[in-house]
Amino acid sequence: MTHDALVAVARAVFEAAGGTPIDPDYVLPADIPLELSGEAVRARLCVFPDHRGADMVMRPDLTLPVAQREAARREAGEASAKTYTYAARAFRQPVAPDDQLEFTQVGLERFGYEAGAEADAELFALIHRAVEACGVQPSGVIMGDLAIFPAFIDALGLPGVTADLLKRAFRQEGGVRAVLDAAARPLEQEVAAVLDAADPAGALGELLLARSIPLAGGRSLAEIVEGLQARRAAIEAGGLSQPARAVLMALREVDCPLAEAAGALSALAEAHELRGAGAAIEALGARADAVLARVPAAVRTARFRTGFGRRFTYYDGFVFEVLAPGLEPTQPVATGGRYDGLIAGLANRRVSATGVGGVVRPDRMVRVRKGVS
Ligand SMILES: N[C@@H](Cc1c[nH]c[nH+]1)C(=O)O
Repeated sequence: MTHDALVAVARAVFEAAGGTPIDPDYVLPADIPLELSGEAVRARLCVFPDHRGADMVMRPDLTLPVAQREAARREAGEASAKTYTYAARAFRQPVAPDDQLEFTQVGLERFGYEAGAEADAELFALIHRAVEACGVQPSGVIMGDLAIFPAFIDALGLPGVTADLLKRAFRQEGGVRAVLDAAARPLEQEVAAVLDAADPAGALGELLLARSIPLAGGRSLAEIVEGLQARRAAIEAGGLSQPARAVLMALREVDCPLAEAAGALSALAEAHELRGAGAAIEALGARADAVLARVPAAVRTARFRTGFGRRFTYYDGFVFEVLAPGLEPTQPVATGGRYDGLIAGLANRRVSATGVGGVVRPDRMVRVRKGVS
């Protein structure tokens, strides 16, 4: 099958699920995509100045512009639940030489339906069905749940600044490790002096220049200063106790078959007497059961990783990626997840609605079908 034939097959699966076709704006003001992309995607955004000098971005995915349309619809007084489907172009700098900068995502977004295990499993099953309908047998499925780490942090009863620092760090690759390392030693004197300067961002810029350290990861000086300030506050609040460190290290390492995830996390919580994480673990267990009931093949392919899921920071619950034979782990053929806070965030809290969705990548599936690596 050609690329366009796969697009049509996937699209038919989603349209049969009751989605309204949509093709939102291609070009967006850069601020919101920059804020909502994890570091990995942020570095791959296609940003350019428009005729007035304002930073614009080619849409890096469809979730964001579709959610913006939905937020506007709700602000105009419409409150009904709604499903959208699309077969539309998105733009990102390629992760691998065989990927294209411009590619088609065929996907589905659902707003305003009851959130829970069944809704997550139903969405995942649809995406999985679309992959199979395209003639691709997934070689692996990685699942995460962005509610688990914060639930453990809350259960640990850490000081507020430390808890916030860790939750933010979790959103960055290697962030928790860095906080754990950093919390054990005081801030360097020069760094402390930067934070005490009248213009900390300016002082940081000078320090980096003096030490020939380039700005990496797409974070601004102001954001780095904010992180350092939070780190200092956390150190002043007493750092991290040895038992708390042990829990977080063990939590980061949970990587097991989906069916075993809730059991592994419960055992960890019990070993450290953390009762507060129970509700989040139960929700994960219920979702795992619902997913495995709807997609029996996932018993063999699906794994759960606590640390998984930082491509976009709009996700706040279930997240997944579907992998296929011959492609790199950085090249999933399908991705998706839950983002219940996105509509409220885009609408400045004037309206809110649950959200969940996913996409398939026909360009990559064509290569899998050809057996090309
Ligand atoms: N927009 C996400 C996939 C997704 C759709 N809906 C929710 N998640 C991506 O490009 O990876």
